[in-house]
Amino acid sequence: MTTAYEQARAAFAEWGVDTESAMATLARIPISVHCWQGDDVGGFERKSGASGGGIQATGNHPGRARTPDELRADLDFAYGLIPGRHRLNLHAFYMDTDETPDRDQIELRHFTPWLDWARDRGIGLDFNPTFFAHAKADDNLTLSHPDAGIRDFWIEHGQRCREIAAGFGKAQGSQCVINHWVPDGSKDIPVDRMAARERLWASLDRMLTPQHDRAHMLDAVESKLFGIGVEAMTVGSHEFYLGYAIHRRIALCLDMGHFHPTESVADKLSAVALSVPDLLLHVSRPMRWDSDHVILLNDDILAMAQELVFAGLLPRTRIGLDFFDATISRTAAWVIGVRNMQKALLRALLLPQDRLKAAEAALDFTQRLALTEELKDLPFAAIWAEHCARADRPTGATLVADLARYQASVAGRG
Ligand SMILES: C[C@H](O)[C@H](O)[C@@H](O)C(=O)CO
Ligand SMILES: [Mn+2]
Repeated sequence: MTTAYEQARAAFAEWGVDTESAMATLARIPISVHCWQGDDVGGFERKSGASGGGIQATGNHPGRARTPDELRADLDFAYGLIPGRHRLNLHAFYMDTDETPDRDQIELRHFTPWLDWARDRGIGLDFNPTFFAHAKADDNLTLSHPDAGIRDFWIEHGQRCREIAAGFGKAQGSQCVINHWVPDGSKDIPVDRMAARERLWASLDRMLTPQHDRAHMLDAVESKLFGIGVEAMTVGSHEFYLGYAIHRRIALCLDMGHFHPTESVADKLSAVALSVPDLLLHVSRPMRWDSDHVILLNDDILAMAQELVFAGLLPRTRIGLDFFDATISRTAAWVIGVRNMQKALLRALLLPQDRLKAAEAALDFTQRLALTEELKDLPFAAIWAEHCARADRPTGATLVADLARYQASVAGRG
């Protein structure tokens, strides 16, 4: 009897596509899973300020992780339903320590339990300074604050985080990406944008001055259009950070929720990749604004994956996720989101790239259109199911039941 996979494999082979090669490539693509979906971006510091930095998790679904141990248990469950080996993207305010260091005092040892946990599982850690949820960020200004003392505080935080990231990278033997996102901006129309941007530029320069081995640590900078409370102007806009990343030869982070809703972030990849050496993605789903919904297997994600594959950008793009929905099971959110990113990548890897590009190069747009539409009928689901089965990961009703069972087990957390 021919299995569904064998039939599907033959169907793709007719188009010259090797499904084994596509699955092997997918298995080597790590996704950096964002820790903050697990607890609604709360962190585990003993103290915090009022500033949410313009981001907001809404909802009160039961089961939020309240401690680092609970968060790690939830992550263990989620990774157990996702094929492949992935990474964890940790924010500084998820430190795990009995001490109460302020942000300008944190050290690698405050993250020892995370390092141990990650090492035991072969999970690579990525990192982020936390420039929000702190009294010194309550003006929605940090590295660009007019007060030099506040700028110094955040520069020190950033430098310490870079040391921690380099420590992670050294310990785990793989480059730790450290992404710098600051919420700085203005609620109403500013009159001196230049001064704010000069201060941010100078602070970043100081923060990034200490050199770390690039094999251990890679800096990235993340732009944004606007946030709650900073509607009129974000200091670190796209143009600002594109220029800065080129200037410093560091990675540019593109968050799918940080642009005008009609802009295609997929389209930006090849444009910016000609100028910056490395890219970081925050794959997200904005709904009218930077709402950070769980990603769907929709056209935006498919386009993003196709650009990564067709433009040959996978080797120099780190794929991270950035969403946080507190109205649904947080573990299900992770599992559904990561698997959707993987499904999108698999679909892109299963396309007859050469044939599509040849039609375009020949200006045969009829052929290109006929191909793209016929290819949509190929049995992608059978290849995904095979990929999951080989990794001993469930699909369909079994997956849905597993997600529900775990959610029921954590619902009483209070
Ligand atoms: C928690 C993250 O650092 C944050 O979501 C940031 O990446 C962002 O996208 C802010 O809008
Ligand atoms: Mn982001």
